[in-house]
Amino acid sequence: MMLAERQPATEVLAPPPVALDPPPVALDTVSLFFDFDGTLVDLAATPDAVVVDQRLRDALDSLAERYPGRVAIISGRSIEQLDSMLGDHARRFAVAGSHGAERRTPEDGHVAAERPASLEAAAEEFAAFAAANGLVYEAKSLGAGLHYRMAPAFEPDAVALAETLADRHGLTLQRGKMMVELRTPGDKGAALRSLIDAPTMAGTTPYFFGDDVTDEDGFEAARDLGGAGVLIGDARPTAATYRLNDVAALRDWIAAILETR
Ligand SMILES: O=P(O)(O)OC[C@H]1O[C@H](O[C@H]2O[C@H](CO)[C@@H](O)[C@H](O)[C@H]2O)[C@H](O)[C@@H](O)[C@@H]1O
Repeated sequence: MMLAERQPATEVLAPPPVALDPPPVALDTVSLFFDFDGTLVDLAATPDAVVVDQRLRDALDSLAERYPGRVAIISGRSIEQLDSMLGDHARRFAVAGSHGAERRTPEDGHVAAERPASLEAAAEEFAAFAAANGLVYEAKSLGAGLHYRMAPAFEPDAVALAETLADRHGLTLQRGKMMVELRTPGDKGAALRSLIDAPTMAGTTPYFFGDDVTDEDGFEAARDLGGAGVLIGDARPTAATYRLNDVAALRDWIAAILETR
């Protein structure tokens, strides 16, 4: 369990990072925000192949009990997708899905942006491109994903198609890990700023854990609010202050804070 301090985002990162152990969070005043793919669960070959194991379910339940109202998930997945993978475990937390374009909290229930009509035409083109080239099309509540992890050589064509469709249909283009997405506007920083307004999070210091470029807004928001971002994965330019090597390291970190009295 190592929490590694990072250099400012604009500088080239120089190893080795400074190890901080135990984690520098004041556990009685902290709020924890977790990204999903690549953070709570390891990346898999396709969106549906992700494994939510018992250790994660137990950890989420324990976090919900230990930090009631002070833990949230902020994901690029739709809330519908998170529910299907996490079941009742997702309902124990505030959740922001679709890169912040939808939220579910005990106070406000499910609040979502409208699905733009133009998404249908764009989604059809993504699906046709995926079918023709052996890629994976992912239908989402407020977006459409095109995955090329199984055929990375298609990245330039997939991105070019996404750029054309985003321009034509007025959709937001979101790059991701081996994927490109067309979606409604929203960002994880705004989601964090909204979720932390909940009465249960009042006065807390936010820590945002994430791995992907879409998590950078969350890192910045956490830092601006006096907390910090924690990058999961290899060192890279980032707004995160700390870094953990991988999903396993985060799981260990969570286990450690749950053991702390
Ligand atoms: O914000 P997140 O919770 O991290 O979601 C980001 C995207 O994650 C998923 O795609 C990624 O994970 C897949 C499963 O491991 C992997 O196959 C893919 O290559 C990754 O990009 C998800 O499918 C997307 O909808 C999310 O936007």
